[in-house]
Amino acid sequence: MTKLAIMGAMEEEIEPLLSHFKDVNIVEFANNKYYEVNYNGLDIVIAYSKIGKVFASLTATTMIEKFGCDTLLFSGVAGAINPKLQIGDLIIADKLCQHDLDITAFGHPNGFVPGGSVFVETSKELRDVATQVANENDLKVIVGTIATGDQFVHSTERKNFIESTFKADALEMEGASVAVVCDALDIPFFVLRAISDSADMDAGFDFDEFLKSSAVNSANYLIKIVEKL
Ligand SMILES: CCCCCCN(CO)Cc1c[nH]c2c(N)ncnc12
Repeated sequence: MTKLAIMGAMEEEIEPLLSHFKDVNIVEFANNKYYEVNYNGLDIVIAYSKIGKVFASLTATTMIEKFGCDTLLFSGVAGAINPKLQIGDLIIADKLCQHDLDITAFGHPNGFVPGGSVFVETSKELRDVATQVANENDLKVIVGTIATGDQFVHSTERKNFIESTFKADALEMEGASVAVVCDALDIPFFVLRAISDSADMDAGFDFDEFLKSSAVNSANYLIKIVEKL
């Protein structure tokens, strides 16, 4: 029986999801709250990790190892790199990388450490469900590469580095760490983001203005995907 983990980084990314469920049981653990619900016979654990790769790794590992989740879906917002991505647009990750992981001093490529890989792929099965839902609901969704790093990117210089180095379509601060955890624990996972800004000098203002509406875009799509699982 599937037990689903639904994760975000910020309360604003999870709140639109939680509002769909009643009878929520709250479990406090490791300085965080885990919300347990049952939806259409599906056991689901929902949490927001707090921002960044470390918090996201802790939450993803906890949802799998402590709560026994066997599938993990991530919903949130991201900065756009691909110019086709406008604010509010949806991107599903087919693979993710860590743009701030750097031991190039030893001749390794950006995003690589021994025993790891530059890119980690998401579940094709979950992506197929998502694209079917997008088609049924006439949703425009891009499938692409998401780059993750422990920094809010707000400069075209850093954005251009990430684009040229990883050919990434969008960027954020948690997805690739969830990918490494799920890959290591052999858990199918899926990362969905809605664009809140363009990771340029206006990113801070755009993020503040569009976080809530973009988080709702992502959450509404994710709920439709959950209903297909
Ligand atoms: C209080 C400020 C919290 C910022 C958290 C942003 N999330 C991180 O996952 C997504 C995101 C949206 N736009 C971004 C950008 N330009 N750079 C990095 N990450 C992002």
